[in-house]
Parts: sequence; C-alpha cells; structure tokens
Amino acid sequence: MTDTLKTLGWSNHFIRQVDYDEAADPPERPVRISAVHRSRLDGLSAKGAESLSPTASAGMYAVGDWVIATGAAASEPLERTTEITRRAAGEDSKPQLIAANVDTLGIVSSCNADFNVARLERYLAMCAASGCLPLVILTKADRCDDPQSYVKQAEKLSPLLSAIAVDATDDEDVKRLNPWCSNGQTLALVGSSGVGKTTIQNRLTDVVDTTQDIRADDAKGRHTTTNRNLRPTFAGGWLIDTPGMRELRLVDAEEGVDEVFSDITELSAMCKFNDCAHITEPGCAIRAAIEAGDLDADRLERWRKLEKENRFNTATVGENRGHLKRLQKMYNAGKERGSAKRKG
Ligand SMILES: Nc1nc2c(ncn2[C@@H]2O[C@H](COP(=O)(O)OP(=O)(O)OP(=O)(O)O)[C@@H](O)[C@H]2O)c(=O)[nH]1
Ligand SMILES: [Zn+2]
Repeated sequence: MTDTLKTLGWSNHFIRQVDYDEAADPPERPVRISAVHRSRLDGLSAKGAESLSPTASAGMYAVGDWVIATGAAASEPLERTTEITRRAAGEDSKPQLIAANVDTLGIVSSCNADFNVARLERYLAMCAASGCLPLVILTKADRCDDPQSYVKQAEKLSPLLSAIAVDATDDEDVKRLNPWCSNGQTLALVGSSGVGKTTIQNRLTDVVDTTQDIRADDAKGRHTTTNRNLRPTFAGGWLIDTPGMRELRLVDAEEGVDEVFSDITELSAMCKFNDCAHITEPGCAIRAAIEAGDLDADRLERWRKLEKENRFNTATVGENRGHLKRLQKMYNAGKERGSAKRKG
C-alpha cells in the first residue's frame, strides 16, 4: 500500500473487497469521495483530485466513501467500515446518509448552557449505531471554572467514552485532538449550532469558514457551516464537518440505545416479567435499583423517551422499506457486475 493511499484512509477492510494490484498500476483505482454533488462526485486518489460521475444514484454515495474509478466513472461505494445516518428533517422519513468510513465521531458540546446529558446520550446512541468511536469534545473550557467536572460527567455515561475539554480558540489546545485525525484517521464533528465545530475545524485544517458570535444569553448559535466535506488535517488525517444537527433523530439505532443504556438493559433482563414496563410490576429489577440508589430515575426516563422515539422513527422508516429493498437489490447487482468487470 502506498503512503498516499494509506493517508487517504485505504485499509485492509477495502483491500479485501477488490483485486486491486497497486504495483500493476491498472486503470481502475481507489478514490475516496470528498464531496457529493447532484450528478458529480469529487474525490481524492493516489493521483490527486478527481472528478467522477456516479454509476449509482448520487444519494447512494456519502462523503468519506471509497469507490473504484474506471476512467471518470465511479463504481458503487465499497462496503463501509462505518456509516452515519440521520432521519431527514420534516415529514420525509427516509434515513439520510451523512458520512461514511468515519473512524471517530467527535460529539461537540460546550462547558456551558449547551451541556446536556440527554443530548449527549442521544448522540452516543447514534454513534454506537454508526460503528464510530465516540469522543466527547467539550469546548469553551476557557469560559468555565471547572471544565474537568464536565469531562467527568460525560465519561460517566459510558465506560468506553473519552472526553476532552478544550479551548477551541487556542491553536495549541486544539492540537490535543490530533491523535484522532492523524495517520489517515477520519474524524467527524457533530453538535448543536454554536458549540465551536467551525472554530475547531479552522484550526485542524487550512480551510477557513466563518464563525458567528453567539448571543451570550442563551448559548444558542447561528448556522455558519453549510456544506459537508472531507478535508485534510494538518496532522495527516481527515475531517468531515456536517451542518448543525439540532434536528437529530434516531433511525434504527436500537442497538445504539441498548449500548448507551447497557446498565438499564442488563437490569431489565433481571425483572420478574419479560414484558416488565418497570412501573408497578412486582419483582422489577429497575425499580429496585432506583430505590437502592444504584440507578438514577432521570436516566430511566431519558431511556424511555429515546426508546420510544427510536421505535416511532423506525416504524415510519419501515414504510419505506420496499423502496430500500429495491435499492439494495440494484446495489448488489451493480456490485456483482463491478466485481465481474474487475476480475475479467
Ligand atoms: N472562548 C471560546 N469561544 C469559543 C470556543 N469555541 C467556539 N467559540 C466561539 O463560539 C462561537 C461559535 O462557534 P462556531 O465554531 O461558529 O460554532 P459551530 O459549532 O461551528 O456552529 P454552526 O456552524 O452554526 O454549527 C464563535 O464566536 C467562536 O469563536 C471556545 O472553546 N472558547
Ligand atoms: Zn422491570
């Protein structure tokens, strides 16, 4: 594997999917998608910047995808390591692909009025469902007396979770994020508007987007980020920035919810009744844990809310399943054609 491909994030996961013999310098080459337009894909390969035309509908590609390009034609995306989706805003219930092959999801929140445990849990569930590693980035540490108390609160949510408090306006401090965006590693930032995603991005990459001052009274920001892009970081990795995701809802994230709330799912397995609603049933392990002070009643309520929301969204999305199945079929047929072509 050349350094260039490795720096782009090419790995054994993708090598296993294609017979790409780099040494032979074949006309087909792996390209990482850096931007998705309506009928065109921007990408990066060992040869440099590429402009490709998609063979599948553009909606099937995401920033971060790997494709095999033959001439200027892009194959369907290779099987992804991770996939970040969300339910589109408004009445449209189709899951929307946001980014692919992201190693770490940086969940950005600030050490002020934006810090909200329920919101963090929601992002963590989304992260768990996507397959990315979560990193909670707590900005505005310089404006807070005790940033470490926020780090502790965040890390309490999951044993697998790392949290880091930074002053996003300080160049040196932001370099502490380098381990997550060097060596071809891809980092994506999510979080409410105004928490500092653009401020971080401006320091990790040489792309400068405008940031906007927020009103001091409510800690709410205004949208300044408008497009998604795969951008090289100074540290030798990649950053994908997505627009403020205030409308984040869960899609098929049941697995994610279970993972984030594993304490509750484990307890509920010990309830006397399989279908225990944890309200008034005798032998309820969850009520017992709350009474014993081992489980926070608020956390149970947050779990209920997220679970219910996820169930509702998944049901609505289910109505679109026929459509998705057809797409999947097309995709698989294309993949077979693609691999036959590559082999032949
Ligand atoms: N003091 C301080 N200010 C910060 C920090 N992070 C962000 N800010 C300020 O907060 C404001 C909003 O930051 P942005 O980076 O635009 O926020 P964003 O998350 O990109 O917002 P959207 O693009 O709307 O999603 C700007 O004025 C930043 O300078 C920080 O760690 N410390
Ligand atoms: Zn129970």
